[in-house]
Amino acid sequence: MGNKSKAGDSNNPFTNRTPPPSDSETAEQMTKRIKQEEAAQQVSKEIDEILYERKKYLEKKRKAVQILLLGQSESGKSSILKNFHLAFAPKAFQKEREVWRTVIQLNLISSIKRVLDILKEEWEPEELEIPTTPDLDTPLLRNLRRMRLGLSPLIFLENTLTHSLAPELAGSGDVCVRAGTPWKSLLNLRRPSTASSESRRKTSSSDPSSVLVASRDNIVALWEDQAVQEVLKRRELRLEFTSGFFLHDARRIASEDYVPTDADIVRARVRTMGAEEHQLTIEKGEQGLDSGSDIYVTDVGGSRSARQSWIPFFESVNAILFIAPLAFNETLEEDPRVNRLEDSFSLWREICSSKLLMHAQLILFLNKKDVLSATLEAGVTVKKYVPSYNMPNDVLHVTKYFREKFHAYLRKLSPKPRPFMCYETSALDTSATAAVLVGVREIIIRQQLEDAQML
Ligand SMILES: Nc1nc2c(ncn2[C@@H]2O[C@H](COP(=O)(O)OP(=O)(O)OP(=O)(O)O)[C@@H](O)[C@H]2O)c(=O)[nH]1
Ligand SMILES: [Mg+2]
Repeated sequence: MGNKSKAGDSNNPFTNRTPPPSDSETAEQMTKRIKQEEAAQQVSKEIDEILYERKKYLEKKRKAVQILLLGQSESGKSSILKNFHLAFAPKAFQKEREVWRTVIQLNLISSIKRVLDILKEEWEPEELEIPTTPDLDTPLLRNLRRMRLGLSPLIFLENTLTHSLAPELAGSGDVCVRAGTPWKSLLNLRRPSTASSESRRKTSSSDPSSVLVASRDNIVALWEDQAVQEVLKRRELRLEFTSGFFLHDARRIASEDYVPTDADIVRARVRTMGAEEHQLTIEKGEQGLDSGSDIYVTDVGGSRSARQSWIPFFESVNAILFIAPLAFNETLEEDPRVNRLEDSFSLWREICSSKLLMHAQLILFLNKKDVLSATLEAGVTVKKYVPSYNMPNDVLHVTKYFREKFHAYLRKLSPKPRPFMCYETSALDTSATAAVLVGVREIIIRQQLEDAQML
């Protein structure tokens, strides 16, 4: 601090704005001037503090592990993010349990809505909406109307809640949130018992719990109804494989004292729109790691229309976790003509060949290993979807085949040689995923150190 600024110093913007006092200044003018100077100094000090904090934040971030999660929609990016929280900062994550409770309740209601819509299509198609002949008023139809009536308060509540989260996206069937909006506080519906009666009243009107509890028998009856199951089977709709499916657990979730387990939270489905950066501070005692250090994870929306918004994050990223689900027999929700795995390959090719990303570490997660197992066990053959596949139809060979395809693209398309790092994961298996994430963090840190030494 060698150069002390003088009044009128032409390099000092602050003093430039405050002209020196004139000789004829009155006492009143002087008091006013001093007050103005003090106020201006206060503003200047606050700006300095903000700049200092920002510099500190950028410096800390530069040294920290920074990860960008990429992959198609429903590949499991947000689920891997939850695994990061559970592995490195579980105590902070506990505080969000209430939020996930509401998401899970909304997921359950979405599935109920879906079943009711399917039944309406099946038993009450458009042209028969008002039965004109008595024989159309079958026991099935009467049952459906009774169930719909019984569950109508739930559907109303779901509409209200999803609307409050993202009005432009409500009605899409998913719980959608826009990154950067305070969606977590909107869903944190249970307030402490010390809350005012007014806020408790508000809570009960938007909290699905009591309506769910009151509808529990109706929900269970709907899901266990033999005629309902037959319709789903005939239409080959395996709802249990859809995102955010909780109907098997309706009895447990629609209870007064329901608290979500870690597994429930990872299974909960929220569609990400936009991009969201999460700062995690490693907690003491977690995985024997250096507590207090930070991990920054950016989660993005993966649907085709959202991919344009990834590009601004490419410039500063040092590690990308690319999530590809092992879903060889599924198509994209936004374009049912496109096979999911084909879409993952084409995205991976773009990421591998990008010059902007040539210095970033690429780590591939072949996710939804459990879904692959269940699909193969159900007798679905890979060859039907991938004609070039000529190996046994088991998890080991199928995984090896896809892994090698990803590896070959990386080798062929990377602007400069880079290692192939690939892990098979099931984001629902939180302890196995935690072990993978600890290893991934170490790899990134090691690479960062090597890069720093080369500079
Ligand atoms: N069975 C199974 N389900 C998974 C796995 N990983 C994720 N899921 C489920 O798949 C659904 C979609 O996962 P998300 O993490 O929301 O997907 P995303 O990639 O963030 O999707 P967008 O936000 O739309 O881009 C969720 O309901 C998850 O619980 C897995 O390994 N196995
Ligand atoms: Mg997501």
